[in-house]
Amino acid sequence: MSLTREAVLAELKTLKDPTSGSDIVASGLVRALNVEGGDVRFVMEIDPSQSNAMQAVKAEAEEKLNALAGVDRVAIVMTAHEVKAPPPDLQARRPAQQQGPQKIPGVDRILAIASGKGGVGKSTLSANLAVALAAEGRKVGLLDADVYGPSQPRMLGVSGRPASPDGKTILPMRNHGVTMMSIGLMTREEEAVVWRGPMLMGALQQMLNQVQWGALDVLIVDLPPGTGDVQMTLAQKAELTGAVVVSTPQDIALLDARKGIDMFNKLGTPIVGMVENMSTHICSKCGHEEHVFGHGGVAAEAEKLGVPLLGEIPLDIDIRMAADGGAPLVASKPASPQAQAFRKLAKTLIDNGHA
Ligand SMILES: Nc1ncnc2c1ncn2[C@@H]1O[C@H](COP(=O)(O)OP(=O)(O)OP(=O)(O)O)[C@@H](O)[C@H]1O
Repeated sequence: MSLTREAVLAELKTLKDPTSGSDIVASGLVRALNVEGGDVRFVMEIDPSQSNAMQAVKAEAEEKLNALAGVDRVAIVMTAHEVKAPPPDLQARRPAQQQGPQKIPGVDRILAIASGKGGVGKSTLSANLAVALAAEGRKVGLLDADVYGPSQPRMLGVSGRPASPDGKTILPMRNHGVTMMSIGLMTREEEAVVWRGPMLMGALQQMLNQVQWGALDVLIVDLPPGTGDVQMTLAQKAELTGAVVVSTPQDIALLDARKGIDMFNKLGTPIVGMVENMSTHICSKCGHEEHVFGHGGVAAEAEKLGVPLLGEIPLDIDIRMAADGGAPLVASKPASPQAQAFRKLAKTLIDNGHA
């Protein structure tokens, strides 16, 4: 059985942080966890005054992980940080006073990745697209605004709580060449996030404005599915370059995609185009091509709606496994034809000036 990120996290959760008394995952001591094959790597960010106690935690973590089935190598890097103020409490803040769409300083473009229906692969596409744009030399940020099911920490292999040295701004995380921030990093992993409208809007605004994104060519925003508060808030508060709408070729997904496009039209957000995900399936054993959800439905819909079809991504087991393993396929198998489908999409967006 291959080693999973969950198995590593479960093992790390058995270790106690001597400073906070909670386990080392919950306390945010474990950062940038990366599990690739049998290799386990992570950073322990410690307060320098605790270094003796933390050496013992590190040694215990190495011993436990090395005893775990499937582990070949363990690399734990300890970095010291200054004692810092706790991250701002996103849930307690009130939204800022009403303002029109704003630019984020240093961020040239903001692309929203949207879908009408859940589970069509919007987060998988966002992660792979971000890595593909970075591979083209673009400075890329990824904001996971999927408040109901944030999945970018898992997909990009990032964990731990983001630091806030001054208690006002939040330092984003970085992996696979992508600067990222997720609402999932501000809440405990197993915690169900129940947001009320005003809190949610306040949190989204903080993620846009208080995260130190730095200079970016493009910020990708992974939205929750549907046409709710987050979409509205984003379109009203941030000056969006446009929205990319992801759909499978299934009729029901297309129907919902149409509602999504309609909402963006009403909000005045340009539609950059549509992407067909799970477009066609090529059997990994026999090479037979099947259209599990039909094929070409999104192309026909895009034509009907007068928006460009930006790309077609196949349904492929490697895409799913790579996303679950914390290294999107574009990073883990860059030469594969599936990764090339994402690279092609990235090039199209760059060529048309949207990324
Ligand atoms: N092209 C693909 N080939 C194979 N599996 C895929 C593909 N795209 C997405 N998946 C898988 O489908 C599932 C749903 O994908 P994902 O979480 O990206 O969808 P989503 O639209 O962001 O969902 P949500 O509604 O939770 O926001 C995941 O398990 C993902 O790995």
